[in-house]
Amino acid sequence: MTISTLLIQPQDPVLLERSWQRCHDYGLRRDQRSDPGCLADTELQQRRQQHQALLHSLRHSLPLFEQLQQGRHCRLIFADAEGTILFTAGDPHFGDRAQKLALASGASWHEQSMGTNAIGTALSERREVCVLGGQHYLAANRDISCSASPVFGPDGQLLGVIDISSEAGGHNTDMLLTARLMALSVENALVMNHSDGHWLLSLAPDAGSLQQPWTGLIALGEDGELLAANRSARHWLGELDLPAMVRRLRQGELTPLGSGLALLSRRPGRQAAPRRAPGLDDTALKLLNRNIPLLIQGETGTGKDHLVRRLHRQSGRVQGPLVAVNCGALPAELLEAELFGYLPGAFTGGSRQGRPGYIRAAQGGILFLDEIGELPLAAQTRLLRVLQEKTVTPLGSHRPEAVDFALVAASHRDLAAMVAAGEFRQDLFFRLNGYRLILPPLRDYPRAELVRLLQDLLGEEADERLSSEAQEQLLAYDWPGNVRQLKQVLEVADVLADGGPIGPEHLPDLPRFRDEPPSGADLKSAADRQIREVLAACGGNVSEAARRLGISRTTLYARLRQG
Ligand SMILES: Nc1ncnc2c1ncn2[C@@H]1O[C@H](COP(=O)(O)OP(=O)(O)OP(=O)(O)O)[C@@H](O)[C@H]1O
Repeated sequence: MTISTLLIQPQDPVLLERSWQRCHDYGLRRDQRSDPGCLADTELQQRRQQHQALLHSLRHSLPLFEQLQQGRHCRLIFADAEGTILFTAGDPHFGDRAQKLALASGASWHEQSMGTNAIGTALSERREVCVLGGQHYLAANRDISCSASPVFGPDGQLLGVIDISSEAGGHNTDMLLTARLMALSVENALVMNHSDGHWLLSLAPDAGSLQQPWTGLIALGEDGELLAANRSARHWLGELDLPAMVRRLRQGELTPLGSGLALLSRRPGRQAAPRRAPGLDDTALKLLNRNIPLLIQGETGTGKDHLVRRLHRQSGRVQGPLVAVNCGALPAELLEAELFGYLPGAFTGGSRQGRPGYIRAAQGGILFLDEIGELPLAAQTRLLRVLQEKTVTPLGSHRPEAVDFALVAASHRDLAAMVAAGEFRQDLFFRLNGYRLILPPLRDYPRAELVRLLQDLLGEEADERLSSEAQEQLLAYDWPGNVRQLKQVLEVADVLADGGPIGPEHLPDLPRFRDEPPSGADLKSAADRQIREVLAACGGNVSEAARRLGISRTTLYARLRQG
């Protein structure tokens, strides 16, 4: 086995030719308007939420971009697998007004609508692409040049691309290299997240390359089961006996492997699988592995999506895709086309090439239907047929196609009550409800479990990080936004405490929601109480208290006089 750095791929000379041919086949005209559209805010937020971990690591990698491209007029972009821009950074003054809008969050650079361009073409080709000025298919895009590198998830799925765009004449070959390094470092961070509390196997040609972005990284469970792997490591997976390596390699010791070196290490469990309800995952996993549908119910933020991702990583279907569909976010008129797919020309406005649909995309993996309670009755009927017959018939076709996937559905609504009210098909409810898991809201957690969750979220040094006063405040709160809200509060506190111990003064405001809107008097007394608490926390230092409250000293004095 040869362990090398397989990352440098010279651009295939016919790659752009292929892309131009595709644009021609899509029916694009070279003189047509460039229209990147713009996603509605709510959908943009949802997509960002889906890529939360990736965007988090991207922000951490920004210094790399800043150092390598310092002073250049260029923009760093992350676009998801649909070509929609979710994140931008870099020179805000680059480009004219139209270019600024086209390269802003929410714009879509899919090849089918925008012609040959680095984002869309890298997605179509699943490889790095550099498109300079006139190489763009649409003449309207010729004033920019761009280089993009695809980003693959820990399961090998294409998550999107990292792109660097500049004015046509201001592009540099090292921009592609920067995009590649950013993509690799984000991919590695995602694998590292999976390896927290588990084994991490690093593979490199020599000792000096062990901590480079191109090092092969594999996260492994207790007995060597594959949890995640980065792009470099995927090349070698077929040749490695992972369980044997976990048994034989000595922890922390460099061991020759093929033409390179392997290093097995144990990662601290900052985000180890939560110890809460230990039986829950095991039972769900066993059932999922036997293709029994799971129905997860719980209020918003209780961790339904988190649980499904954990189950996928541990399931026998880890090599297959996890296709998560938010049934509430799909526009009603496109819902069936998106779920069941359609043939070319099946309906006006559809893509010329047709679409496989989410159900067929889940082939060999897990289909996760989130917010299933939002599915209209007509789609419920068709879904039931798919589940009964294990076949799907795309719109415009009469030929059913066999499908194989494990099904997980989730809802924050009470589906049984919806069945009673005639809003949800009873037969579909029984189909989905092979086994029901209920995730309780945080306010119903016993104290010891909430403490354990805090420890899971804060990592190993939780006891040193969280003062007992701060912990008591967190335990006393009712967490209407559940784990999502708790996680956010801890993230804010972590930043405010600057890596030091988290005290009550670092906790953001924890709003109390009540059934009745608070009266003016209630609001005033709550505000007065907050002022007194902050002032006490600052030892009576008015300037510091005013800074923390975000008001001027004069206003603070006035409020104290009125109070
Ligand atoms: N057990 C857990 N350990 C660590 N983080 C968790 C856990 N459960 C949930 N989270 C985090 O809390 C946030 C909300 O979780 P998730 O999106 O899974 O909730 P949900 O129930 O699917 O919410 P919604 O119904 O609004 O879609 C995410 O950032 C997730 O990573």
